[in-house]
Amino acid sequence: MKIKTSPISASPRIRELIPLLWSRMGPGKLLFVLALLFCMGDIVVQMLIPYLLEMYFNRLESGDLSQVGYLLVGFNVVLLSLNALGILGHYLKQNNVSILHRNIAMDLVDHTQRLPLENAQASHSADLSQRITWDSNKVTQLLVTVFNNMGSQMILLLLACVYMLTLHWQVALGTMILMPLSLLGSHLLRHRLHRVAKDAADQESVVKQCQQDALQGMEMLRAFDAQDWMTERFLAERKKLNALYMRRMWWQQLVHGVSVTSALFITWGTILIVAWLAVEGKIQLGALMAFFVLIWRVYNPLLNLGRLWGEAQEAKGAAARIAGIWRVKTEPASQYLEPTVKGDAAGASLAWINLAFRYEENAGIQQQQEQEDRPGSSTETLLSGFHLSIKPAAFIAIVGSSGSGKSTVAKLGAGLLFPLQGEVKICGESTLHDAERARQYVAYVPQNPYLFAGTIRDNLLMAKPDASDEEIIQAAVAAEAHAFIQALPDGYDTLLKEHGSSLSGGQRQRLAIARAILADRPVWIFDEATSALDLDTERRVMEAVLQRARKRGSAVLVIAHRLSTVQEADTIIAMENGVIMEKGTHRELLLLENGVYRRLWEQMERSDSEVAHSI
Ligand SMILES: Nc1ncnc2c1ncn2[C@@H]1O[C@H](COP(=O)(O)OP(=O)(O)OP(=O)(O)O)[C@@H](O)[C@H]1O
Repeated sequence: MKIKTSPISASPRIRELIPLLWSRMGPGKLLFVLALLFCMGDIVVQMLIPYLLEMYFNRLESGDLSQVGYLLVGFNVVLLSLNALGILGHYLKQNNVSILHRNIAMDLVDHTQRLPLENAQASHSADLSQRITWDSNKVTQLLVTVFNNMGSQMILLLLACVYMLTLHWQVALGTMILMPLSLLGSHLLRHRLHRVAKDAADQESVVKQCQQDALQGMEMLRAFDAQDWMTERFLAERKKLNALYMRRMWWQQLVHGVSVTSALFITWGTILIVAWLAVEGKIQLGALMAFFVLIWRVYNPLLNLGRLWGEAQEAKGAAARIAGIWRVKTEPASQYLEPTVKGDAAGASLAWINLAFRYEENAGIQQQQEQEDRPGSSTETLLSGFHLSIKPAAFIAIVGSSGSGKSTVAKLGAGLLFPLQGEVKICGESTLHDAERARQYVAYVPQNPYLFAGTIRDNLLMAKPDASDEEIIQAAVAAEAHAFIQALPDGYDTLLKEHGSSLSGGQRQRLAIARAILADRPVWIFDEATSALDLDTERRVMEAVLQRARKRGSAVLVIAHRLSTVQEADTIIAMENGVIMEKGTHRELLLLENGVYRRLWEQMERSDSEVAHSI
């Protein structure tokens, strides 16, 4: 069994992040290094300036200005060449950073798609999207911050220090010792800044969730006249975010202020000492001028390094949020299995073998992250010792009151959830062994199927990308969808609005059934898949599905509240509180006194007759 594990610790440090980013850059590493070198041309310019000044003023002092003109021309030529290289460097750097960001985002999207459904669905999609786009970008920029920005500032600092040492080593040494000390205070404050920055990033996610709910829940909000309720919720979260922004800004200013004040104090002190040395005749005029420039070449990089270190800390916060995704283990997968047989040892197409299952209380990414060091809490066990198998070509139905666990059984059978104990075998393939492979044998249709952005054809082809037009039409005809699709202005090429909102609930369900028919898998699971269809259409769709299934030997599992849907099933299972209470045909179950099925049937008949009387 191969489970993709996390490549990152919960609170990654910068020294852990750099190799991780580097390994994901792809083949452009050499170009990136070259780009950084090109971008560092600015350092040469910055160091040439004090050199030229020193030379100019020394010659001025000695009255010899020959060759100064050549020097200035030479300087400008170097400047122009380095600028050109700099432009090329920035282009190459940006290109590589974009590739790196794309790779990381792709890795995260891929990982998210392979997370156990329980974890992925328990997290808000806005939070996941914030982590995948915004946080991954911040982390990607870390490579530029460290190698380009911090790297160039360090080199500049180092060169300036060496230059100053050649001019007057005692003053240079004093400056070199005092300057870093001046940053100590601000460094101590940075931890607070880091914490506030992380809180702000988490709150940004909450605000995004609110925004997304306001947009996606628009219909419900209007139906309940609850726009004001939503606006107030949004406002409350936004106020919290603003407060965090203000706190972050305050800490940033404080950290910056402390650094600037102490560094300036030392800078001006050094300038005074050097000026005094010049007055005393202990250093030349050129050296004084060079010192004046060089001291800023120490001051600025040191301040910049402080600021950049702060940015790197913020990137660490973003990395922790990304780590939240990466650290949740993906579904079991293995590429090295023997070709599978179609059926388990007992010849079943689908089998739940003595399994136990319960939902985790805090399955979301955020909660998982917060609970990492604490034992997770779980809800009550929903299924225990659950055992059921479906033979090829059999039609099995599950009925039961709401919350009895029918959909959970269906999702376990479709390989979307994983048992705590026992196992689920789809055509002999255990979902615990290789979920992706096991799922290839299942066509699953939920009550509210998801339709993707694109045309109706795209949505059908998703199930079988190489299907011919004829196959598509056959599947749509069987699902009673062909007629309404043809009536649309662009037929199968009609573009669907978001989530297929331009279609009725029944039309969406028929499209999803057509998709399942097109996939033509050995196991079909319909979870309330026809609940929005009228009785006649439902009967015709189910007849077509069963006819195909019998011809192909496919097993069919149907979950339905409307008992007329399942009356013809070979076996009906009645469930209550996660337990199989009864098993048999429609006739057999109706004979059971006080039986679950009989009770449900009588309820249905009662409500039907009440409706008939009221008309
Ligand atoms: N993702 C989840 N996280 C936690 N608990 C869940 C989750 N999904 C379902 N449950 C709980 O599991 C129990 C069984 O739910 P399930 O959806 O399987 O029932 P059902 O019989 O299909 O109900 P219905 O007929 O209303 O669809 C319920 O108590 C439900 O609250």
